[in-house]
Formats: sequence, structure tokens, C-alpha cells
Amino acid sequence: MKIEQVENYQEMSKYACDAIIDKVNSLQNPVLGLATGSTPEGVYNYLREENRNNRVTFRDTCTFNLDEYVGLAGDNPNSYRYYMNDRLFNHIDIPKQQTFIPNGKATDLSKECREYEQLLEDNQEIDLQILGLGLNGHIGFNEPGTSFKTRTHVVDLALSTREANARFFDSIEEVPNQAITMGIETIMNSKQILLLVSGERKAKALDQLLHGEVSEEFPASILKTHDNVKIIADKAALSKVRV
Ligand SMILES: N[C@@H]1[C@@H](O)[C@H](O)[C@@H](COP(=O)(O)O)O[C@@H]1O
Repeated sequence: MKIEQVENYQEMSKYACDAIIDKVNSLQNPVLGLATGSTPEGVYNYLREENRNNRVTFRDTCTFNLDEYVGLAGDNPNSYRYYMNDRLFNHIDIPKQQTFIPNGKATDLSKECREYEQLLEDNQEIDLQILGLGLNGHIGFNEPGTSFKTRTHVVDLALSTREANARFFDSIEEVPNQAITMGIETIMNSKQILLLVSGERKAKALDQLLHGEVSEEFPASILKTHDNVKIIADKAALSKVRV
């Protein structure tokens, strides 16, 4: 894992935006893996701007999101489909049919997971995956204890994750108990991964990632075994990292 130290959230966002643009501009049919949450919002703002300024086009890009809440339809403002349309897809030149997110309203969730994996395979896997870091080390919605061998699957969300995400909902009761997420093996299949970590809130988790052992109890630790991962971390996120 390489680590790129940046000053603050804006610099992290700009760095990731530039990396995405370089990737998209260097491939004929790029496949991007995208994340939700607060962390990548700045990246999406920059991408919108760069698309507007014709520095990049997404006409031939396909995107796959990491996860979606079970039970939320795409028009629910708390669904990740809504988030992605609202923050990025509605504002860039990507054809909507090239943007994939698991369907949280699927009647057969196992089938939905299998089909998502198939779609990824059909698209030759992800060229560049953007990841955020959960406070408990989760990636996507793969909670501590998830097997490193998982493919896209349905997960029960940890209470701490539901609490961490409750800020987007009216109350914690409204946060779904389950989600569909790419599995850890699915994420590890990406050719390149950028892990974005910003703010003091993430400092303990980042320290654990850098100094802890590779263990299913801390899902992000698997990234240490991937040969093309870069962490982009700001000063605040690095503030508790032991040297
Ligand atoms: N499922 C999402 C992840 O994809 C995200 O990367 C992570 C961090 O979220 P945030 O960026 O809001 O801190 O937790 C959420 O639960």
C-alpha cells in the first residue's frame, strides 16, 4: 500500500478526481468502482466541474457502486442510487444505463447479488475502485468478521454502522438493517484501488489499518495484500497514526 499525504479534504478530493480523469482518459471503455458516504462527495463535485469544462467525458465509462440499502427504492433520498444520481450522474455526460448499483428493492436478493457479479464479469472487472473507510474498518458494507472470500452478498449492518449513517436519516429506526454489498473478493479483484481517508474521526481506524495485522476482524486490512492500492489521507486522518 502506498500512502499519499495531503493537506485537507479538498486536496484529497482533487487528487482522487485527477486520478479518475487520468484513468478514464487512458482507456477506451473504463470501468470505475464508486463509493457513497460523505468522503467522496468532494471528488464528485470536482468531476462535475471537469466534465463541464470538457477535460473528461464519461460517454464510454461504466460505473459500479459498492453497495445499496435493502428495502430502499432509487427514488428514496436515502438510497445510494438517489445519492449517486444527485451528486454525480445527473450532472455529467454518462449514459444512465452504464451506471450500476445493486437494486435494494429486488424481490430475490440472492439472484440480484449473482446478477451483479455477472455484470461485473461481463464488463471485465473494475479498472479503478474508489473506497471510503468505515469507522470499524468496513469497506463497502463488509462488516468486521466478513470472510475475505465473499462476492456480492446481503449483509446485516452493525449497530455502529447504522449509528454512523443515521445522520443522513430522520432517525436511527429508519436506517435499514441490511444492505447488498460487493464482497471483499469482488473489491480485491479491482485492478487499482484508491482508499480515501479524511478527518480526525477516521484517525484511529487509519492507524489500525497501517499498524494492525491482516484480519477479517478489520476488513480494510485485506488491502495490504493487493498490489495496487493507494491511500490518500489528509493531515487530520493521519493525526493519530503511530510512527
Ligand atoms: N457503506 C458506506 C461505505 O461505502 C463508506 O465508504 C463508509 C464511510 O462513510 P463516510 O465516508 O460517510 O465516512 O461507510 C458507509 O457505511
